[in-house]
Amino acid sequence: MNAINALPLLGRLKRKPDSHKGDYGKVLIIGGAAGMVGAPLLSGQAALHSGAGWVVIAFLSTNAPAVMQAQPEMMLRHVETIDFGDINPDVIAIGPGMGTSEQAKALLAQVFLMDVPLVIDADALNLLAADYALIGLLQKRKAPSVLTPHPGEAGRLLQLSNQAIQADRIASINALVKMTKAICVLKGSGSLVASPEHAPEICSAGNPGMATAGMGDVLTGVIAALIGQGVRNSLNVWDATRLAVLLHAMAADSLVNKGIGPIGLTALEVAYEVRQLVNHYAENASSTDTDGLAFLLDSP
Ligand SMILES: NC(=O)C1=CN([C@@H]2O[C@H](COP(=O)(O)OP(=O)(O)OC[C@H]3O[C@@H](n4cnc5c(N)ncnc54)[C@H](O)[C@@H]3O)[C@@H](O)[C@H]2O)[C@@H](O)CC1
Ligand SMILES: Nc1ncnc2c1ncn2[C@@H]1O[C@H](COP(=O)(O)OP(=O)(O)O)[C@@H](O)[C@H]1O
Repeated sequence: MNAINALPLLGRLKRKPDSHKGDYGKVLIIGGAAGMVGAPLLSGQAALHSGAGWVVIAFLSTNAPAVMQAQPEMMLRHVETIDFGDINPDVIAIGPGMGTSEQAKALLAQVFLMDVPLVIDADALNLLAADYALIGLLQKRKAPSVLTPHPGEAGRLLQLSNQAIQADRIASINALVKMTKAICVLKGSGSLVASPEHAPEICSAGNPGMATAGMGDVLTGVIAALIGQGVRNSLNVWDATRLAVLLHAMAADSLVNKGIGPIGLTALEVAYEVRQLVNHYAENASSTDTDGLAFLLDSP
C-alpha cells in the first residue's frame, strides 16, 4: 500500500500578493450541542490556523458563546439564526459535538442536499449509522463528501465491533467507501484514506500522544480549511483530505520531537503546529509538484 505523499501539492496554496480572504475559502462548521460546544470551537480554531479565509460556527446549543475571547476572529452563531444559503460556504464540516437529536438529524439531511463539499464527522457519522435513508441521500450527492470515522464510528456504520474494524483496517475502509461512495478516512494509528477512485493510502506519521480528546475535531478543521483553500487554488478534495491527514499527524510528531508530548500533548497545540508545517511546505514546495520524497525528509 502506498504511503500518503502529497506534500508538494501544498505549493498551490502559497499566498499571492494581491489575494484576499475570499480566495482561501469560507468554512462553516455545524455542531456543538449543550455540553460539547468545545468540539466545533476546536475545529474552527484548527481551520483558522490551517489557512481558512473565514470561519463561521453554527452551534446547536442555545448557551454557546457569542464570541470566543481567545479567538474573536471566528463568527459564532446559533444554527437557527442563520441561513446557510446566505452564508454561502465553500465547505461545510458537520458533526463535532453535534449530538444525535432530531434537530441534528434534520440539519444533516439539509446539508446533504447542498451543492457544497462536506466533511462529515463524529455525531454526524453516528446519525448516518442509525438511518439508512441518510446513507441514500449521501450516496446521491453531487458535491464531494469526506467521512472521518474513528474505529468506533466505523464499527457503528458497518455494524461491526471495534475489534473487527481494527482486525482488517483495509477491508474496513474499502467497505466504508463502498457503502458511502465518498472519500473516507479511517482514523487511528496508521490512518487510512481512500475513495471510490483511489485505493487506500496509509499515513505513516502520527503517535499515541494524539490519543486525546479533541484531536479528531482538529483534524476535521484542518481538512475543511484545505478543502476551502483548494476551491480557488487548484487543490481537489481528495488531495486536500490526504494532505490534511498527513499534516495533522506530522504536526503531532514534530511536537513530540521538540519534547511537547506524547504525554499531555493537546489538540490545539497540534493545530498551531499544522500552521507551521503548511507554511513551510507552501513556501518550499516545487511549483511542478515533483519529488515529494525530498519534502517528506526535509521537515522544518
Ligand atoms: N471538547 C468537546 O466538546 C469534545 C467533544 N467531543 C464530542 O464527543 C462526542 C462523542 O465522541 P467520542 O469519539 O468521544 O465518542 P465515541 O463513543 O464515538 O467513541 C469513543 C469510542 O470509540 C472507540 N474508538 C475510538 N478510537 C478508537 C481507536 N483508535 N481504536 C479503537 N477504538 C476506538 C472506543 O471504543 C472509544 O471508547 C462527539 O460529538 C465528539 O465530537 C469529542 O470530540 C472530544 C472533545
Ligand atoms: N495511537 C495513535 N497513533 C496515531 N494517531 C492517533 C493515535 N490515537 C489517535 N490518533 C489520531 O488522533 C485523532 C483522534 O480522533 P478522534 O478519536 O475522533 O478524537 P476526538 O473525538 O476526541 O476529537 C485521529 O486523527 C487519530 O488518527
